[in-house]
Amino acid sequence: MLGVNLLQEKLSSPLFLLLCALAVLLPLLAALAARPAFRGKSPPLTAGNLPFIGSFGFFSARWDFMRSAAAGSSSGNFAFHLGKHPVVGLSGEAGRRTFFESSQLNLGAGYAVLFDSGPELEQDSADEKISKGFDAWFSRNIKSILRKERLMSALPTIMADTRSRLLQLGPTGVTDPFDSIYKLVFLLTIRLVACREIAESPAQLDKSLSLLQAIEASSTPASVIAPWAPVPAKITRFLSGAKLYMMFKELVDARHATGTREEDAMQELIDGGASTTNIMKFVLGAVFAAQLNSGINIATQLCHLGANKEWHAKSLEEVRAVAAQHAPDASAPLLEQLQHIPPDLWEHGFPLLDQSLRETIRMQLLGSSFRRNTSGKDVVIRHADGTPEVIPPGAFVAYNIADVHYNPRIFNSPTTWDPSRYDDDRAEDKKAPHSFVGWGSGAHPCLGVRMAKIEHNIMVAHFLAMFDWELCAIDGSLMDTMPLPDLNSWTATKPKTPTRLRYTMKEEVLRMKA
Ligand code: HEM
Repeated sequence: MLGVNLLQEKLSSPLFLLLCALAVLLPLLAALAARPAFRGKSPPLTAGNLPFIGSFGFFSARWDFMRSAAAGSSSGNFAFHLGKHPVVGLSGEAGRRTFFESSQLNLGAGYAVLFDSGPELEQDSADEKISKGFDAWFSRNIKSILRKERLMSALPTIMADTRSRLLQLGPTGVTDPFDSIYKLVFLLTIRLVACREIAESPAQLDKSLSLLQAIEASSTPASVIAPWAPVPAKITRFLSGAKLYMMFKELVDARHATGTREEDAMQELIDGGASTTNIMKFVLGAVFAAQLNSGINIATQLCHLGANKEWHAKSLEEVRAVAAQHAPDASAPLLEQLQHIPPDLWEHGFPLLDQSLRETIRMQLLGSSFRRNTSGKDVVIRHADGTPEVIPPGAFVAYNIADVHYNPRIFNSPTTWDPSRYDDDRAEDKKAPHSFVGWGSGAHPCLGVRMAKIEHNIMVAHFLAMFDWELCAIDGSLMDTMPLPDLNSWTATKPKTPTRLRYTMKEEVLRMKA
């Protein structure tokens, strides 16, 4: 009896309970802390690579972290962890050539885990076969849906949408382009890569935009470091994804039930036998790729033109000249003349608009691009002097766009918006391999470039034809330059300092309306 009491006393002693807790916790912590080591010819590990977390600077101030890690490595390349994930950071020309040219580095598998603000595509795998399955299906379909004749036949609708939304701005006022123009881009994007029902229902359009924005905002350090943890952002993403799924399911079911057919992307996917889940994944993937970039860039472009009188005048002149060549009545309002521009020219007919969009993208494409070495072998980093350095199998790869787009040895005064840098006699974007990567480069050119250029040219030409405008601050005071974006941002982003466009509708447009 005495023995049993003694045993009970020992079992409930604080020391014994502490030892039991440690026996359970220590192996758990060891399992969580275990992560693949970088060995052999991998680039050197950065300082501050903490247990469990890895390099938190990648999340808190991305460009500062990448820049200082590159400066601390003799090759410019470096290794670090994000949670359990081993990552190689690349920089400089050898880094760029490896990143953009290597067919052993997989784009989808990199973004699926490290970008983590897009839709979940079930790709957390270093296995090439698994991670390439959805990518290949997605690429095939996006190429088909964005084929030239389809985009050309959508032009009248896109132009009518643009005209009617811009007319709604009214004769004079102040607008936040990161709201009004961003939403117009969203409407055009939904028209081109999703379905008519959402594009034509203001309530559904608003709802889908807010669900997509909730998914976009749900990317947090925790979702990359500990993807298994049920943090609030993860729950928000799950619920927003579920609501979007239901929205698409109802639309697909209604088409099946009523036999209704539409001339849109969703119909092509249904006809191709895609499941509702894959239709939703496709639309989300396409909308993310399109909206994040086009929405921000077109709004920013109008801000630059509102501040830069020289390029505003040049752009208007170009639009007038192109329209005058094709309009039957040269005295008609410019807005009217735009309707006669041949479809093909909306893609390639505006070299100056193209040049200024290129410059806006150079400054706005922020954060890192990602890849993953899914080849199962070392990927050799292409140093010109033969320095032996490799990206090990399974490792992720990050390249920060500012490394080239804000490099003063390639782009003169890189923080100045200066579209003339692409004039033939300067051609700064051709100084070194992959100097301009704003439309992707090498193995992964942007698959939406045609759609993006058409959307951009139509919107900017209509804005030029309909309004005079200037860039101003939120208090209405004029701004003579667009503030520099936050270079530590993870993606193209709205400016930190709010900007507005103060506009007046042109007399000739007001007369057309009357
Ligand atoms: C101004 C607008 C746009 C910009 C600046 C832009 C930029 C880019 C860049 C830089 C890449 C390469 C990413 C990398 O190498 O990691 C890329 C790839 C891609 N873009 Fe765009 N993009 C734009 C619009 C669009 C649109 C409208 C779509 C389609 C709806 C689209 C679809 C894609 C796709 C699917 C890829 C991946 C290509 C691949 O897997 O190889 N983009 N884009």
